[in-house]
Amino acid sequence: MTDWADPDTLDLSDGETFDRLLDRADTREKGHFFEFFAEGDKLVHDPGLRLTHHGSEQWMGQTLNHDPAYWRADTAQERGFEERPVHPDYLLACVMGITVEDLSEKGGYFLGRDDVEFYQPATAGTPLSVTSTVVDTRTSSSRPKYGIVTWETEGRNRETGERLVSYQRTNMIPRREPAATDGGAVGEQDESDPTLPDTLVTPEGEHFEDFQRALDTAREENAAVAYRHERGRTMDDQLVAGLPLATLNTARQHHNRDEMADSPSGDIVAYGDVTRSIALAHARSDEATYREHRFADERFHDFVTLGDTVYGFTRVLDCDPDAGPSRAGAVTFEHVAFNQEQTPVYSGRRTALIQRDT
Ligand SMILES: CC(C)(COP(=O)(O)OP(=O)(O)OC[C@H]1O[C@@H](n2cnc3c(N)ncnc32)[C@H](O)[C@@H]1OP(=O)(O)O)[C@@H](O)C(=O)NCCC(=O)NCCSC(=O)C[C@H](O)C(=O)O
Repeated sequence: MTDWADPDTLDLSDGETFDRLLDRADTREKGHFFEFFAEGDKLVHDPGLRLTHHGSEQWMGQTLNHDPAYWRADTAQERGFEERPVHPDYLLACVMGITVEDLSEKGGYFLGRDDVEFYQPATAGTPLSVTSTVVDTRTSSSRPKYGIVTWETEGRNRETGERLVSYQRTNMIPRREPAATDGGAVGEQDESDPTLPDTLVTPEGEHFEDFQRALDTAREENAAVAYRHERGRTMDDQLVAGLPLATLNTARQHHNRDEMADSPSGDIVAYGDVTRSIALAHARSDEATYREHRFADERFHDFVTLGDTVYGFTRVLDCDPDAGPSRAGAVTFEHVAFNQEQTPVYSGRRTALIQRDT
């Protein structure tokens, strides 16, 4: 009998032999298909990521997030942080990155996120502990190869148990068995042109009072407070593959061009949290942010691939002078990330505390 454990019985450097062998081998799978998930299931994510200043600074530098409170201890203290925190976009991306192996490594796309709530600033050295619960699963009527899954995820400090952030996230997840239907059940499109405001008002400065004054002006003039940000960021390999991998995000969508060639995007795409963080950075560069508070109704509308440039657009929705400490008021924004063809790729509502002028 042949001893197949003997290294000399098979020459794996011979292309033809190896090719035939590979075709007969089972694949040790990673990630889960749609059918794996059932409402109410709880998943405890294992990867042991510890937040670092290096990771946060790499994230901030690449995404143009330059708020000094996350770069310098003195400014952090002036802004009321006990210790210089890591950036909230990095925290969020790390908490989500850890979940990917269990939830979305199989492919499919990040469609949206809701109810993002930050409970306290996270500092470097914090080890993360992340859990998710399946809140909804359904088949997709328009894409028979995919199902749609929503999870509730919570990130905590593994040492103290303190809750840092939580959110609900929805992804398209490939089905092991594509549905028999041909899909294509697309609802009726409204072809009429939407009404636009007469004018768009731009705040004169970056403080809470500037946003409030702009909103007051707009209310009198059938106008909206809305403006675009000048900066753009072209997606390179560091952004598309490097940053997600640094948060332990193993989604093939960002680093496996071979697998993604035969997918709806046809190529690797940027991690949604990178695209969003760039658009938010553009917006933050035009405001005096005091604290990030919460995000809602985040949606990823279109793919961002290598070579695309991400720009930002902001609409101001509301100002609340009573929410927050005396030195800041709450502003609710709608932010849109768009590409070089002016196609929206991300939109989301953000409530942040903005510093007052005085
Ligand atoms: C993915 C798309 C190409 C799909 O486009 P399209 O076919 O036009 O369909 P819809 O966008 O209308 O949606 C498909 C179905 O999904 C449902 N949907 C859409 N958004 C949501 C949502 N926020 N919550 C719940 N359900 C949602 C629709 O109702 C449709 O359902 P059905 O009619 O039954 O089929 C297109 O959306 C697209 O290109 N999006 C961008 C995706 C993207 O680039 N995301 C970021 C990169 S991927 C990533 O970051 C992965 C991440 O690392 C991770 O692991 O999660």
